[in-house]
Amino acid sequence: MGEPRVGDDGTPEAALVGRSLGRRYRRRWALRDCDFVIPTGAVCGLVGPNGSGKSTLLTLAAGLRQPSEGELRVLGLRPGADAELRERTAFVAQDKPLYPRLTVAETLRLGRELNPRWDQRTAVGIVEQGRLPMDSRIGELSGGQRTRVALALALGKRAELLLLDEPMSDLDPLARHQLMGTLMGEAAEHGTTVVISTHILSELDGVADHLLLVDGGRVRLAGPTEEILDAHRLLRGAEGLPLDPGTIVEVRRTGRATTALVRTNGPVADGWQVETPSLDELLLAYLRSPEAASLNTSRSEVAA
Ligand SMILES: Nc1ncnc2c1ncn2[C@@H]1O[C@H](COP(=O)(O)OP(=O)(O)OP(=O)(O)O)[C@@H](O)[C@H]1O
Repeated sequence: MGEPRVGDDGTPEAALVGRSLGRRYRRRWALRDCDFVIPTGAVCGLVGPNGSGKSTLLTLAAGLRQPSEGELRVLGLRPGADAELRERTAFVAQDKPLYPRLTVAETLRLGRELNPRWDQRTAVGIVEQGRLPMDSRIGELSGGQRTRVALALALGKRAELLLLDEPMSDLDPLARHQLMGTLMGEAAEHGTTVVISTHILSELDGVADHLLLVDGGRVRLAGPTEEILDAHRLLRGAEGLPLDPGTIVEVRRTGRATTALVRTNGPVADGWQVETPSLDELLLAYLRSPEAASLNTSRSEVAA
């Protein structure tokens, strides 16, 4: 991760700030009462079940939709209202809209013409890594190949903030691994803030230094990954061992063994084998337990 920029008072500058943010489609709320802060330079994993509001949040941040209530600030500005933000952010939508009749080369040329900070070497490198012929038309590419071109455009733009909506979902495992590496390398080199939604939780391991878990349009987990992991323990033990009910996120019983995810970093009853959960274990436990209390450490992290 790049070093977060700091304000005059030494606190990290925020890339995204949501305050009581809500968005409704007709009468149904897709997001409601969302408070979160994502600092500049963070790589934030945006996770949640289907229909939980991830794409809605990203399209709000990209300025393609407006909040129905509350406020969203992106790099200190209001998306949609401030034209300058369009240059400073890049959005890769889930359906990766590109012009089907243009060739790959023409698509990159358009990127160069539209973006003053265009980085041709990075964009071409991403396309060549996938062995895409420059003269292929976009409409004749496979879904995964189009994704590669969309990511080449986004990274070529040299934006300060990348908003990526399930960018890796149709890539083969090698392409996913390569492109994630390229993405993280570029982000680290330039201090880019990345907000990346995914259903592949393992994709975030060792990559996402911040987390935003939304469920039913509400924020359930938000804050630095290390801090969130460190606030939990995974307990394994025999059935019947005591648990403080106030700390339980999830309890699972398999045969005579019990596994529990608890929100504590203090002492637990004797007999439990105590571990810090992996990111996968933590996120899955929260996704399986919609009634577990939310944890938001992001609000106090930066001066918003
Ligand atoms: N254009 C729209 N019109 C009406 N309702 C919408 C629209 N877009 C999204 N919704 C609703 O808003 C809610 C959140 O949808 P959203 O696409 O943000 O979820 P998501 O977390 O990105 O889901 P997925 O993981 O399936 O991509 C859903 O209930 C969805 O039906």
